[in-house]
Amino acid sequence: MKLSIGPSILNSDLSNLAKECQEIINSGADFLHLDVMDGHFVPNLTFGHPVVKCLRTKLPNTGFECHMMVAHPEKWVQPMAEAGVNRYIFHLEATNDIETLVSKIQEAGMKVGIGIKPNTPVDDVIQYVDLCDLVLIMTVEPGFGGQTFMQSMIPKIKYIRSQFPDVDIEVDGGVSHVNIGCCAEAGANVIVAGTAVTGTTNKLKAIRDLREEWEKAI
Ligand SMILES: O=C(CO)[C@H](O)[C@H](O)COP(=O)(O)O
Repeated sequence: MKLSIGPSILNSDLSNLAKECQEIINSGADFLHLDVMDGHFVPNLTFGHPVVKCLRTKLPNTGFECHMMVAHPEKWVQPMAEAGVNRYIFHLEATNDIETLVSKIQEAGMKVGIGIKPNTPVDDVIQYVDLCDLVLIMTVEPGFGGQTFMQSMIPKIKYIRSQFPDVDIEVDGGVSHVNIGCCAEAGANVIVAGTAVTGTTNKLKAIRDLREEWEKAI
């Protein structure tokens, strides 16, 4: 299993986004996790494809993953692909036609991720895992950074890993050097950490600590 760390820039200084992102990448991140919120699917607003497009011009070689916390994920596939997104993660709870959405994302040239909120049973996603490159297990209620990690989500990760040895399993929400070990043991290999990275002055150390704790645990 290969570890990949993608800090979330949700709680970073958004008025200095390109600089913040560059610093995160220079500190050893593997990619950037961009949280897109529409005020409908979640009770918060962030940014959309115009911001992502501007960011792409400043960071031409960085992997961009968009976590679409939006009510109509199908609407933003093409604009996000044109803005330079590499992986498009939608929420299972936001669409009734997952197969069509997955095809649309793939046709637009992006990798596909499917996410589930904490109250969604893991069984709901199992039938779609084979269609996707990545499954995202939310370990906080989506909408805000800086919340407490929900340990009770760990069995979902374990179950998916037991059924799908090769799929990328991402964990997002309250992840830090304290709890990344249990995520690793359960089978998560793609780690999103927001506050744990952007909330510290030493991002290099924060990312190195995450990597060390993950490696210790597997
Ligand atoms: O999707 C998210 C919130 O909906 C964020 O990516 C996530 O919460 C990261 O921030 P933190 O590590 O501070 O929890």
